[in-house]
Amino acid sequence: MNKVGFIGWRGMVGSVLMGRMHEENDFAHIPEPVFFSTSNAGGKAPDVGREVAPLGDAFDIDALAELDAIVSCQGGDYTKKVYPQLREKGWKGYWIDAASSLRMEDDSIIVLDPVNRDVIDRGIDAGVKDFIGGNCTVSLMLMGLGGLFKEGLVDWVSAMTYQAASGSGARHMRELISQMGSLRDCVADELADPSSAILEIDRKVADTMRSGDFPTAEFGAPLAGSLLPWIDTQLENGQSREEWKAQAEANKILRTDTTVPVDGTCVRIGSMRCHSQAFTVKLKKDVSIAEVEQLIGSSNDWAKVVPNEREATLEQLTPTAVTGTMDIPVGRLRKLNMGPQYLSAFTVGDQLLWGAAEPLRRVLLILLGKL
Ligand SMILES: NC(=O)C1=CN([C@@H]2O[C@H](COP(=O)(O)OP(=O)(O)OC[C@H]3O[C@@H](n4cnc5c(N)ncnc54)[C@H](OP(=O)(O)O)[C@@H]3O)[C@@H](O)[C@H]2O)C=CC1
Ligand SMILES: N[C@@H](CC(=O)OP(=O)(O)O)C(=O)O
Repeated sequence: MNKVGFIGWRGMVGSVLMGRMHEENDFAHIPEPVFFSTSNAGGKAPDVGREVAPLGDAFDIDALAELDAIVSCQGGDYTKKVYPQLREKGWKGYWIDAASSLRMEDDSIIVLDPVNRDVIDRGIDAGVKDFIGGNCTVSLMLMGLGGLFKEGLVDWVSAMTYQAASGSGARHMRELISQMGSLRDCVADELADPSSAILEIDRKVADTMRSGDFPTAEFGAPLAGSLLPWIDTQLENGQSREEWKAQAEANKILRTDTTVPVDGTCVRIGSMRCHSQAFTVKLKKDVSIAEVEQLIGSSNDWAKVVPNEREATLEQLTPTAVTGTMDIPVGRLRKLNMGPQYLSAFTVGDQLLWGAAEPLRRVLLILLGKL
């Protein structure tokens, strides 16, 4: 593979991807990286440590068709517009994408190599050309619980999510902080006075959240000091699309013969870029917690078992501890009152790293023969 094109490299997911590729010196393996823009063709390409061409036009199908592989973090609308034109033109290169548009297509593979390297390798041998990153909550669930799935121990999973603002994009992250600032500002005087009445502070905060001035243009509702129990669009069966993805994508990633049911409620909370999830796992048999811990901790290099103890949990199993790191801590492991086959677990993961950028850079390395 010689020419690899990058589209969407300056967006939020794309910037995290570029950061990881720099950290791991990935560009050393790419003979000719080529950068594109939907808004600034002819502009300066990012620094990759050597001379590269100015930015190409991301809608120039002829230029894209000269590439051996394309990595897109530009979004679903771009994929829907450009990908069909390229394939219709007879382009046979690899398409690597963060967007969901092609995920459930029969001839695409959802990539998460620590969990489905066998599926990826078989796909490459069979001539698959489309390698798509999974939904962040699904990828983070499988990075954490992959060891249990691999052993065929999972009868079903209910995942209750606590998803970060970043999953909606950069403007939402900014709005969350603005909302937090507004709440603090509306009671600044009362906070400075230790004798002020807490119920008065609470009333002012609630009034501010409900007022027309509160910044909600992006989320459509207050998130700071609150939560939003609906993510993505509404489906006819009562699920949100985010909830629908859990079973559909997890089973496709794992290539299960029989569908493992996965369902739950997806909730947006006021964390910045880490998604958390609380799982109820119905195991196929009674497996000891020690064995569960061993299976989870040894399933990949990033899943880390956190002892089910208060101090360790508050120190290691929070978005604050995990943000910006590759770690996938899994804790709160215990059997539920429902019986010895019912396991409780909690995990946290950076949704821009393992949830978005990392599986893409790794499949590119796999295709380059470097991983
Ligand atoms: N956010 C997430 O958590 C996840 C996102 N994804 C997928 O990745 C896609 C991209 O998401 P995300 O990275 O959040 O999108 P961004 O909005 O951050 O970036 C998308 C594009 O917007 C353009 N852009 C316009 N203004 C700016 C600016 N001020 N700074 C940076 N870029 C700007 C850039 O294109 P140009 O340079 O051509 O102008 C950029 O590539 C999503 O649509 C989704 O399909 C997948 C998994 C998770
Ligand atoms: N929907 C996810 C982020 C995302 O981009 O998901 P997907 O890649 O499946 O569209 C969230 O809001 O947290």
